[in-house]
Amino acid sequence: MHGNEPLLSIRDLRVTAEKRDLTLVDGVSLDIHAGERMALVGESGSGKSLTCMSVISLLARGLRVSGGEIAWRGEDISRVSAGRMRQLRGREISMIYQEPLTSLNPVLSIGNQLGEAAKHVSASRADVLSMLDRVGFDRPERVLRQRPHELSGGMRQRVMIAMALLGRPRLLLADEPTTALDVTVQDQVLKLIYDITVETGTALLLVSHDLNVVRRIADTVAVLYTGRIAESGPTERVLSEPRHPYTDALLRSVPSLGVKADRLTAIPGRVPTPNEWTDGCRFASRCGFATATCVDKPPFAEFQGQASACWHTDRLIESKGAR
Ligand SMILES: Nc1ncnc2c1ncn2[C@@H]1O[C@H](COP(=O)(O)OP(=O)(O)OP(=O)(O)O)[C@@H](O)[C@H]1O
Repeated sequence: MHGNEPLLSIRDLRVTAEKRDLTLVDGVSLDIHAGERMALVGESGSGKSLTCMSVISLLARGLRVSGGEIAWRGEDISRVSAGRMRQLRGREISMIYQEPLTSLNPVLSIGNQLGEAAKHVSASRADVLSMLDRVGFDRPERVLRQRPHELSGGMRQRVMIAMALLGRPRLLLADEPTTALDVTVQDQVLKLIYDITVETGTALLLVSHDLNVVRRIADTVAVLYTGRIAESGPTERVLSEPRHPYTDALLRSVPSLGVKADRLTAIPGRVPTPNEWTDGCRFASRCGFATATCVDKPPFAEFQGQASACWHTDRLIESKGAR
């Protein structure tokens, strides 16, 4: 479906909080090809945001990429200079965030801010207007004069999408882009992100905890747990035939993915915090399939493009047959 050479190739990414020498992302590997839409899912704290932030060199102070490689079209950008990253940002890789208000300056007009962004990527005023039209503004000229607080949350996120795509980047990173929006608006903004990335052939790395959204939008999915990938592969396969008990448990904890509301099961226990992480399987304490073997780190096993790190995939599949 996609070309062979990935746009983005992350290998064994490690992110560490320096002061406490705490590993927060612990060996994440993934590839995104041109035009591919990939979702990162997993419970809070699994390292989804940090993985995204690493790609665009926006880790918070005190955090650093302490291992692995992030190759962008063959160039290692994991420790790239600020100057080089500025060249890439907007033109090659763009990002939209949960809360557009934090990325927009409240005292400047939208026109002012889009103008700055346009300058950075050498886009014209006509490009800005046509992009605003594309993201759903009936009167683009008018929105240019407005300030962020005069717009609704959904409209602000549309502005951010326009800004992110002005430079026609090859990859859009979207970290829970609709979390801060009203439920009714969430769907519209997600549909816009989907349509516009399909139209322009922009690859997407979408952080989400909503499996229903992932199923609608993403070609491929990587399920993160405690800083590691538990399972990854084509969305349809991973979500219909999970090969990791964590994915299976996640699926059984959300409504309307073939599970009736009265059969939902919360995942028992809680996610271990980074200072509790062991080298072995970190899901073992919550997993119905765990045995003594799970104290050893489970290797990745691949099956028809689906990779999972579990010692007991066979038993999981057997149990599903019996269910
Ligand atoms: N600046 C920081 N300093 C120390 N620890 C941090 C920092 N930022 C994040 N962490 C920790 O790193 C881990 C991964 O965080 P991350 O934000 O990537 O998770 P996430 O999967 O995106 O979760 P969420 O869905 O809550 O956004 C968490 O345990 C978090 O507490």
